[in-house]
Amino acid sequence: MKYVQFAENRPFDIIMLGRVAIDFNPVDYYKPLSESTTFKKYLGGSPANIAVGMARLGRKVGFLAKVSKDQFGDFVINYFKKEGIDTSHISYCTNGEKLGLTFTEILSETESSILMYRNEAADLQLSVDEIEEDYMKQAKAILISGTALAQSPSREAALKAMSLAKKHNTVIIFDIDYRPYNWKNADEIAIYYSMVAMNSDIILGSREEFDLTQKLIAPGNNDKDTAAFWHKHGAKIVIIKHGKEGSTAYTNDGNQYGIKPFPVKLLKSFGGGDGYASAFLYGLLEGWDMIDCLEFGSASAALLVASHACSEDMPSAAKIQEFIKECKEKYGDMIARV
Ligand SMILES: Nc1ncnc2c1ncn2[C@@H]1O[C@H](COP(=O)(O)OP(=O)(O)O)[C@@H](O)[C@H]1O
Ligand SMILES: O=C(O)C[C@@H](O)[C@H](O)C(=O)COP(=O)(O)O
Repeated sequence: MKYVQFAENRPFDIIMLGRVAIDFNPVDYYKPLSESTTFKKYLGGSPANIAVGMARLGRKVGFLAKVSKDQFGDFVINYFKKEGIDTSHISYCTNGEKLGLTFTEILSETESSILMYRNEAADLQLSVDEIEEDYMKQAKAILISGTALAQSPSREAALKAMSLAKKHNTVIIFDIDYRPYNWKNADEIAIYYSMVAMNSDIILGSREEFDLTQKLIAPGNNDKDTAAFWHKHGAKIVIIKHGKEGSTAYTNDGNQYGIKPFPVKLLKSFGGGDGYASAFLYGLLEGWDMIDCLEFGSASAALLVASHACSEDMPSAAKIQEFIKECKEKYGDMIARV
C-alpha cells in the first residue's frame, strides 16, 4: 500500500530546510559536560544529519540553509559536498551570524543532554528571497525541520517553501524537531507548528512534540486521537516516536504499524531520530511496505544510538540490512511488530 505518491523524474529525491550546525561530542564521556575536556567535532543539526543519512543511502539530496561566513561554515559546506549533497542553495550569512553549536553531554548509557549555543544562529537568517521556485520544483519531497519556524526570517522562508511544495505536488514532510532554544513561548510554537502540520503529508515527532503542536487546537495526548486529528487535516502518515519504547506509524486508511526498537548496546540516547527519519524516508522512496520502512528506520536509529556520532556514523543500506539480519538470527522474532 502506497500512502504518498512521489512525483517521478525530478532531480532531487528530497530538499531539506533547516539548520546545519556542528556537534561537539565528548570523547571522555559518561561524565558531566562540565568535566569533559576532549570533544570530537561532527557536522550536526537534525536536518543536516538526516541529509547525510539519505545521501549515504544513495538518495539525491538538496538543502536550503544559511551558514556562518567562517571556518565552521566552510567545514559544513565541504562536508556536504563530500557526501554528494547539493550545496547550490546554501549561502553564507553577511552580518556575522554564527553556526549553531551543540555540546552534548553523555552522562551515562541512558542519560544524555545537549547544550545548544544558538545566539544569532546563522540558520535562522534563511530568507524568502533564497527560496527559489525553480529549485523547489526539482524535488520529489521537502522536509521542513520545526526549529526553522522559531524565528523570522527563517519562519517565512519555511512557509514559502511549504506553499511552493503544495503548488508543485511535492510531498511535504514535517519533522517537528522541537528544541526550546530560540522560541519565545508555547503559543508561538503551537501556531507555527500546527500551520505546517496542517499542510504536511508526513509528520514525525515524539509525544511531547505533538502535544506542543496541537496545544491550541486539539488537546489530549492519546496517540490514536492525535493521528486521527492530523489525518483529518490531510496527513497521510503520522509517526509518533517513543524513544526506547519504539514507534508507531498511523496511516490515513485507519491502519497502524508499530515497531519495537532493535536491541543494541546504547552509547548515547540522542541521534536515533535522525537515523530513523533518513532510513524510513529512504524506504518510502523505494516504495516499500510501511512496516518495512519502519523496520529500516528503527534499525538505523538503533545503530545511531550505539555510535559516538550522528552524521559521521550514518549507515549504508547494506549495513542496516546486515544489522537487521543479525538481529533476526540472534533474537528470532525479537523485533515484535505490534
Ligand atoms: N535505547 C534505544 N535502543 C534502541 N533504539 C532506540 C533507543 N532509543 C531510541 N531508539 C530508536 O530511535 C528512535 C527515535 O528515538 P526518539 O528518542 O524517539 O527520537 P529523537 O531521537 O528524535 O528524540 C526510536 O523510535 C527508536 O527506534
Ligand atoms: O539537532 C541538533 O542541532 C543536534 C543534533 O546534531 C544532535 O546530534 C542531536 O541532538 C540529534 O537529535 P535526535 O536525532 O533528534 O535525537
